[in-house]
Amino acid sequence: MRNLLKTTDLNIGYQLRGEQKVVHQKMNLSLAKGELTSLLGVNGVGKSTLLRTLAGFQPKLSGDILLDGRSIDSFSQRERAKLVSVVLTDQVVVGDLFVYEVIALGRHPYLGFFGRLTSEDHKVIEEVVHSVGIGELTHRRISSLSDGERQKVMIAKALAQQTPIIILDEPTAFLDLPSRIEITMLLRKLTDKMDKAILLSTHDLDLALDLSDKIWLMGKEREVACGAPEDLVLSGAFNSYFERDSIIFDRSIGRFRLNEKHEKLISLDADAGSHFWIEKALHRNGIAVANKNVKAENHLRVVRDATKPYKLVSVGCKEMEFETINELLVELKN
Ligand SMILES: Nc1ncnc2c1ncn2[C@@H]1O[C@H](COP(=O)(O)OP(=O)(O)OP(=O)(O)O)[C@@H](O)[C@H]1O
Repeated sequence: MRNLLKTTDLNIGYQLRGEQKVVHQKMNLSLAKGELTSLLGVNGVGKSTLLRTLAGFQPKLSGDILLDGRSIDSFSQRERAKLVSVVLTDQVVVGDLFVYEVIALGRHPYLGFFGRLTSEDHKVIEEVVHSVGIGELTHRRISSLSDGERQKVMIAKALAQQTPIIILDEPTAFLDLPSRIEITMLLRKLTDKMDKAILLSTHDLDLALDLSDKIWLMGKEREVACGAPEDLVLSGAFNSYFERDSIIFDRSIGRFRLNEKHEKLISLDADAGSHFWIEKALHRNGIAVANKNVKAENHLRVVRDATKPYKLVSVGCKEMEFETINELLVELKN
């Protein structure tokens, strides 16, 4: 797999009144062609700082960044803009432009002295508009769009820049769940179909675990953990990078949950569709579900088919029928 971006001993941060504020150091990272990489980490750990530095929007403190094998320092701004496009959360488009004009800004690195769009530029814009699916928006003013629509336009602008690397800072922030899924699926499609190297920062753990080829886990004062999502989950990296006393990463379900003290342990036997939700409800009510190989004193068997309500068989005790999980909880509490 070809690396389009590689860092060696990269230190990032800020110069404040002549003093260096190091946000993160000694980072050795790489981005491969045709891969979607998600950058995760707690607030303030340095995700935006890293993305801005990789994009050349702010200077690195030391180390190197290679873009397609060449040091970032050796590129002119225009050359760099043909390799890396960036979508930032706080990106402000000057003036209330039409959507088409905003996307056309992506062609800037290719325009001649007079900055006129050629028929080739218009063709690229049309193709991008089609692939992002925003044909009906092109004649709208950017200010009239919803957050999700505007985010698609900014992605289209980055695509019009025709760069092999695209960097996005929290592209799904402020979006509702369907738009978050839609935008992430779009980025997934662009990675696969256009063979781009896409790097995005996000707090959307579920989507990152589902759709990324690689994850970079950033923690304070420690090496960035990199790998396929599943490898990071199984290696316990999520626990050590995010965990607090009150929250733990549950590997069996691939998400964080409250670290509650459970008063009871129960073994649960239920159909695949119900098991997850019954377990969740039990957890919330102080009842832990035992692993399959652990023998718990109480056993709960839940039988369900399309026509009948749930049937609860509590071993050694009683059998009853109930229609909702809520009824089951009431019964268990009694
Ligand atoms: N312009 C700046 N000058 C000095 N320090 C800054 C500047 N911008 C950010 N920082 C600091 O750098 C650190 C990293 O900030 P950054 O915005 O990169 O974190 P982040 O991981 O993107 O956070 P979040 O998830 O909250 O967006 C923080 O301590 C922040 O206060």
